[in-house]
Amino acid sequence: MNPPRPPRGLYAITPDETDTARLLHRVHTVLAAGATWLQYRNKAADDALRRTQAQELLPLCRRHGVPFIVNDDWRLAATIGADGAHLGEDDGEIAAARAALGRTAIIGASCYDKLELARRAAASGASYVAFGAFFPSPTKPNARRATPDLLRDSAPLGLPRVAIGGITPDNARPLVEAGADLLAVISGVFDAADPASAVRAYLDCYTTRNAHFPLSTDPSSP
Ligand SMILES: Cc1ncc(COP(=O)(O)OP(=O)(O)O)c(N)n1
Ligand SMILES: Cc1ncsc1CCOP(=O)(O)O
Ligand SMILES: [Mg+2]
Repeated sequence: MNPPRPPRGLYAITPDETDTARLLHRVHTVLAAGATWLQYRNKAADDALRRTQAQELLPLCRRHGVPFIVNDDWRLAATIGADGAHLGEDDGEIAAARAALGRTAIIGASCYDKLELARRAAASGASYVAFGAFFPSPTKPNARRATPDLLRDSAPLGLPRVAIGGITPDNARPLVEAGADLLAVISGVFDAADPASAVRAYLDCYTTRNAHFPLSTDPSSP
């Protein structure tokens, strides 16, 4: 039997929104438009607010059938019963998160610009590997920069590959073609004039065949 296909689509990540009602409203719009996964990330909130917001976002994600992943804090993810946690280099051990969250939890690992980090994350039990920033990121201007080769070269690991950093519907296609299963996006979705349309534009990168060719020169069209 073939292994299950990895998820493909938009991995929406929340902005630093401290107004919880507004956060829920903004996220609802994005989930209703078809976002594939949601990560709760809020660098502007204290522990209490992050717990409140995560606890309120979880049932919203459940209603939309969208996996809910907590950034940075696997203990919070375990406490509220989230679907997983995303860990960067300063966010603790993957093995500890796996032990606490269980075999089926989604545990993501930031691998920045290094294939070796992805190999180690896979060996430690990560569920997916994330590379980036691929483009200048308005959210994290000093993020290390990665190249699409990393997406191609990490295919043999057999884990879903996530691309992050400055991704817009206009620059995403080369990343998808290089093997990005999920496009992780904050500003391109949440700062868009029309976030629902932005979600659909990212998803189109996975469904529109050869959309990067102008129709008249598409070599595969009949
Ligand atoms: C999907 C995804 N990829 C990378 C990151 C970045 O994680 P990290 O390096 O820990 O940086 P912060 O997000 O904590 O600023 C992510 N959150 N999600
Ligand atoms: C958390 C993170 N890690 C690398 S870039 C980035 C921010 C992504 O946000 P944006 O999609 O607005 O560039
Ligand atoms: Mg982190």
